[in-house]
Amino acid sequence: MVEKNSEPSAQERAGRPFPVSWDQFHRDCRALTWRLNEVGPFHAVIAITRGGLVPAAIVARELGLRVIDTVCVASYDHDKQGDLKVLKGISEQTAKLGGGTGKGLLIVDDLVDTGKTGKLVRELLPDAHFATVYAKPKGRPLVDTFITEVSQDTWIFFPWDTALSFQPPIRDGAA
Ligand SMILES: O=P(O)(O)OC[C@H]1O[C@H](OP(=O)(O)OP(=O)(O)O)[C@H](O)[C@@H]1O
Ligand code: HPA
Ligand SMILES: [Mg+2]
Repeated sequence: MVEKNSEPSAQERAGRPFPVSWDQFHRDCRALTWRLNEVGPFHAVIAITRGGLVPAAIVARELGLRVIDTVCVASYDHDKQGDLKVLKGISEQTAKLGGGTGKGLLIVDDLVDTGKTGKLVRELLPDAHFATVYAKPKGRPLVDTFITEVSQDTWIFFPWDTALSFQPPIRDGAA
């Protein structure tokens, strides 16, 4: 018999769902860019994959930046966080733009939760500006600019991870 792993996932521990639509996400990214526009100029945008790719595209479009690089990090397997692995760092060319420490570079991710991913990337590029769309309290001190804070027990459902589905009427016992 296959035993079920009884440890709750990060999502189960979080409990409180916070679904975000494409429209809402786009508006939040634009709001983030208004703030970043006061901080820049930046030489390049660095997306923390994969969640940072969508906000990085929107922010880069709004700021008129065309140099976009990635730091590829793997940590959560769906909703369980394992060891962090940097699968790919930034290119030599982008590193040069940031003078080796990331000065003038803009790192973008969708959110900070425990802050583990943000901490790792900050160690790679200590002088870069780190922006996320959403922040939970544990990760918040690592972020320079963000738009919306949600409680630590909230799980954010991003539009690329979800689909529209039928909901039973509240009268019939919907949550
Ligand atoms: O602050 P932390 O606790 O480290 O969590 C935040 C990170 O977790 C998610 O990425 P994930 O590792 O799930 O990969 P993905 O972006 O490829 O979905 C999210 O996109 C952040 O990068
Ligand atoms: O709240 C979250 N939502 C989606 N992915 C995540 N990865 C860490 N925390 C979250
Ligand atoms: Mg991510």
